[in-house]
Amino acid sequence: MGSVIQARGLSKRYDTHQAVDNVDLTVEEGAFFGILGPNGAGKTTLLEIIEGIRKPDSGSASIAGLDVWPRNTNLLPRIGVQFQATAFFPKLTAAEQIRTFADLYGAPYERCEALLEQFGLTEKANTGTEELSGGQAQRLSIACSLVHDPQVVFLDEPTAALDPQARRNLWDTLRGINAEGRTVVLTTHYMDEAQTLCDEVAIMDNGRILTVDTPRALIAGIDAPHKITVNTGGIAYDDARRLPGVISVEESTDALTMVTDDPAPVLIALADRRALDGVAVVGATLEDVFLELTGREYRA
Ligand SMILES: Nc1ncnc2c1ncn2[C@@H]1O[C@H](COP(=O)(O)OP(=O)(O)OP(=O)(O)O)[C@@H](O)[C@H]1O
Repeated sequence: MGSVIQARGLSKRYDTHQAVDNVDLTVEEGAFFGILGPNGAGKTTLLEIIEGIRKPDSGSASIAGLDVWPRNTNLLPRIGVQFQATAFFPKLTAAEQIRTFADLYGAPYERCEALLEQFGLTEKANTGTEELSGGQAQRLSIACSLVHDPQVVFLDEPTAALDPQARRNLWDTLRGINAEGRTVVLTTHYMDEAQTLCDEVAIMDNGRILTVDTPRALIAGIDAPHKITVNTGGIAYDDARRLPGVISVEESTDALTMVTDDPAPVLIALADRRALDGVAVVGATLEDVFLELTGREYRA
């Protein structure tokens, strides 16, 4: 497999604001690729340029070897672009909505029924889109973007504004789209989402891509301590403080957290004391990576 998206030197300025600043990007075929950054980082602008919807001031991008600008209609059958829920055609039911997309792309209606089924929307087929929940509306908008069986799917913050349960349900749906062999490019400002879903993550801030790698490699590349948490009662604060390799200890009403660069000896010492009840070991996260790269705490 080779790369399916290539972008070189992409830049876009709005008046005085440099929204996208000299971005290079390569996405491998079949990847689940995330563009992660805080609000205003330039993710949407970058995505729109790569989709061929927005003209860059400079630089170029191609999908499957075809230049995206000037607008290339040969690309349309190959790419799926998620329409925001608010961009539904007014007054249509879920089934009418997706059939309208099928008509635009010349896709068969059987495909619509199959997608409604796949996305758990069969029961909502005759419901007006204004009456769908946030999660159902997002699933429908993603189903619409898949109606012509595209090879590459672009999703712009698909889980924004969803409650935690609906977000997690949508994650399963998104994994399924990628498991079918499609390349997925997703923007998000949720660190946990990028870390959980994506094979590769580009961290974006102030129009620039700061780094691109697998979440695991990004996290392994920084020097952040582990936190080991156990239920209180198994070990006293002062004892925990003296365990080998423990840097500091935090105590709450029902848990004790030990901070260490080397979890193994601490875990062994806790096991010796039969003090492993409720144990959880948390390493660095992408938030720590962002902090290391920018010097600021991550605020979506
Ligand atoms: N059409 C426009 N005209 C002027 N400025 C714009 C325009 N679109 C975006 N911007 C500005 O460019 C910057 C990048 O916006 P963009 O929407 O690409 O970022 P984003 O990372 O997708 O953020 P969000 O998550 O909030 O959508 C922001 O400061 C935004 O205010």
